[in-house]
Amino acid sequence: MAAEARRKIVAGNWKMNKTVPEALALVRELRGMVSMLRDKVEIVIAPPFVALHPVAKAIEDSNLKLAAQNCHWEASGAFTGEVSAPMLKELGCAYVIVGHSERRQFFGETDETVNKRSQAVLKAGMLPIICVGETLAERESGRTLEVVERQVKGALAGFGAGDVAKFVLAYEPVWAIGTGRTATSAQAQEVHAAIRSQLSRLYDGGTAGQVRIQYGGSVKADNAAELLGQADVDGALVGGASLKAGDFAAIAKAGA
Ligand SMILES: O=C(CO)COP(=O)(O)O
Repeated sequence: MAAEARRKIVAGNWKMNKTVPEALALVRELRGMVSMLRDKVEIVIAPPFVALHPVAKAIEDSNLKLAAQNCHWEASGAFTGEVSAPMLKELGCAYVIVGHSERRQFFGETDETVNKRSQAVLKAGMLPIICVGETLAERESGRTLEVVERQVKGALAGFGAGDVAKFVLAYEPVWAIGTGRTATSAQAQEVHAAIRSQLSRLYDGGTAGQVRIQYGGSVKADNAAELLGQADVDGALVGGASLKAGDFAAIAKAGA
């Protein structure tokens, strides 16, 4: 599938921000701002767990889709404090973010658990947004592609081409997250092209051309168009700028 056939996907990862009333205020504002983009770009928001249910109600009949920020790999059981994929599906989530670098850094996420969570997400009838990305030390030692390819391979182990084609990958260089230091469009394109080339070696047919690869890391209204204009950049995973309706709507428009 040619690049122009991949529909861009812009997602807001709210991380640990917004109480329920704040979340509702944000989506009520956002809904109207992006309604005209309905057929042009896929728009996803990922509020914290506690806000998912009220937000799901508040975005009914809109062109906003819902994502969770993580899930456990088991469907139910004695896992205090965890949330399962079937629970998220039942609330109306279409996607689950898996393997975010903050979870890898602070919560012991590994390539293996990213893979297990992704399997649970797919089994529950949702799709994973799988995050990969190198640290500054890894980039500076010339290991960016090696690290990212290892993470992609680990996350996708055991999945068939038909499933992978529907997945979303997010390249998020750790040094660009929350730092205001975004990757240049050339740096992003280089890694995105390398991931797509890896996918074409791993899977037959058109799979590599169908997988959407988002860029994440200090995406703002004023750099989104340049990043999203790259041949292999199929969307954005937005942190800080997704917490303001106007900023996030402007980034979504850049993807349209
Ligand atoms: O981690 C991110 C999205 O998942 C990016 O965060 P920032 O946009 O705040 O850099």
